[in-house]
Amino acid sequence: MQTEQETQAPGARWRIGVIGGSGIYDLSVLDDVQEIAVQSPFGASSGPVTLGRIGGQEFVFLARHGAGHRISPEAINHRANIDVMKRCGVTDLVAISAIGSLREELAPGSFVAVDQFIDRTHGRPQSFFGEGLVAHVSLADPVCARLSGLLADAAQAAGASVHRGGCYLAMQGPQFSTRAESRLYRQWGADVIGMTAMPEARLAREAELPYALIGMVTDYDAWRDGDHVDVAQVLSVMRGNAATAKATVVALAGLLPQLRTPSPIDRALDGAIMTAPAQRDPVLVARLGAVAGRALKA
Ligand SMILES: CSC[C@H]1O[C@H](OP(=O)(O)O)[C@H](O)[C@@H]1O
Ligand SMILES: Nc1ncnc2[nH]cnc12
Repeated sequence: MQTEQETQAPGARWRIGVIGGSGIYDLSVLDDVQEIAVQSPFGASSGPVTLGRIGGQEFVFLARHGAGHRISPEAINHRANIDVMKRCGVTDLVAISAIGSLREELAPGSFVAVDQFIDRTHGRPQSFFGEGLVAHVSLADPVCARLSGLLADAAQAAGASVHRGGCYLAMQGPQFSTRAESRLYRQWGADVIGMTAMPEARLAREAELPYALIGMVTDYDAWRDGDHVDVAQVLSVMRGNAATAKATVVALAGLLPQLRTPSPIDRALDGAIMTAPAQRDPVLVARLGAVAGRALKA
């Protein structure tokens, strides 16, 4: 598999990036695997990436919390992770996460194809851009509907009970929510809760990567009388779900159309960069080579 900043031509092949969350530290369903460390100007990513195939379909896997789950949610270097995916020539990004449920009908064991976010995280670098190169992308629809639909179909084919659509409340962590917070988030219209999808989803959009998140419900968070979540509960549900999550990736490989038609998200930076070419910081422009090279050259 070729890597490092290939440009995606219309009608070209898919190369699916998979970011695995709690309980998903490898993608044992991949063939012809090769583990490589990819350097990023944004610092250390969560770890090496695994390149591999399922049939003729190429995948690039990264464990979000690192091998052995050593990186806490607030310390994940999402910028490096997304930058590395771009450097590996990823065209579309699938995120897999453990989530808490804020709705009775989203029972532990079920999967949710998330389509919206409320971001309560803080102190995490939220953008690739900044002083010397300012950009404002649209995040109105933060998830790629095409990829999310395929992912939901794949999860269903893998035997999961799938809810299509749901609003993910990204909390800071690493502690779980208080009961008051959990009840407040329900009033805000959030359906599920986790600690990692933000700023991951924001950065994927800035990097012009169509993004979809499949969440595996592990618990009812803390809004139900007497209930509260703990790690033992999350892990016990995840042990049951990890095989289904991996089977979802296998099913996705079989569901992807042979040729990838362009997505509007491939050009999310068109018209978004505000800074006049003469005023751009050359150091930042160079750092953004993989993430925004297409738009900066245009
Ligand atoms: C182990 S429970 C809390 C932990 O699980 C989720 O992580 P991920 O989204 O990477 O699966 C949640 O966001 C917390 O980081
Ligand atoms: N209830 C919860 N809150 C935050 N992150 C989670 N991950 C799994 N369950 C969670």
